[in-house]
Amino acid sequence: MDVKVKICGLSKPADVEAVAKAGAAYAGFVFFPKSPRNVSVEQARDLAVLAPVGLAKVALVVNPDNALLDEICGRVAIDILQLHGEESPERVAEIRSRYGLPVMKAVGVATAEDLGQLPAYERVCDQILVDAKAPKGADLPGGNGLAFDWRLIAGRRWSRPWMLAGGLTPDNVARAVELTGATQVDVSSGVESAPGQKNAGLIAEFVSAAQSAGAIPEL
Ligand SMILES: O=C(O)c1ccccc1NCC(=O)[C@H](O)[C@H](O)COP(=O)(O)O
Repeated sequence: MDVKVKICGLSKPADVEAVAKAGAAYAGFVFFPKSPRNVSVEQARDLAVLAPVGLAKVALVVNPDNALLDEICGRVAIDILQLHGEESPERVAEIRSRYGLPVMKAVGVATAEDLGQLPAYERVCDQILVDAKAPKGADLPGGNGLAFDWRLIAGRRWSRPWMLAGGLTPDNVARAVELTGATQVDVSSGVESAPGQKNAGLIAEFVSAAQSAGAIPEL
């Protein structure tokens, strides 16, 4: 199966190199000061230029104001904006129109009830990121290494491209893809040696495991 992989939370040149070498499709930069993966606009600018053609650069922001978006979009060679906060569908539409970039909206899922918000976002964004809902009181709205019950979305029909995230690892990603039918997956903690420390070996293992999902083993 042709599964596209996003590796999120890159903060060093070696991370970009590992992601490109592994064959991932997306590289994510986190702009959220409380995160161990946070990068400044200057760091992201320098990392983005290292990405080869074909590796899409994603800026992850949380309830951003226009000043932050102006700075990121004006100074970093970004291809996609990922909104990972409580942005309303109206705000998503406004950001999409103001910056002229594809927008991926993250939606946190813990129970079937959480799926109710999907259609409103599907109407206004380019892609949906279906992530595990962060626990109440968590410092981070994402990147917590938690999975949700994938059966909640198994067989769902989507009106937009979508990506599966939350607690994925090299060991479980193939099963997650097979169960949900995801053709795109996103990972952060599952390819780290410690919070914020990406591991090139795990990145390669993850991409290979995701891309081998659904493959018929050779006899
Ligand atoms: O990764 C972060 O530190 C982060 C901070 C603030 C908002 C979102 C964040 N990450 C979101 C991602 O895109 C992650 O890749 C996604 O939530 C999956 O994370 P993980 O379960 O750690 O693989």
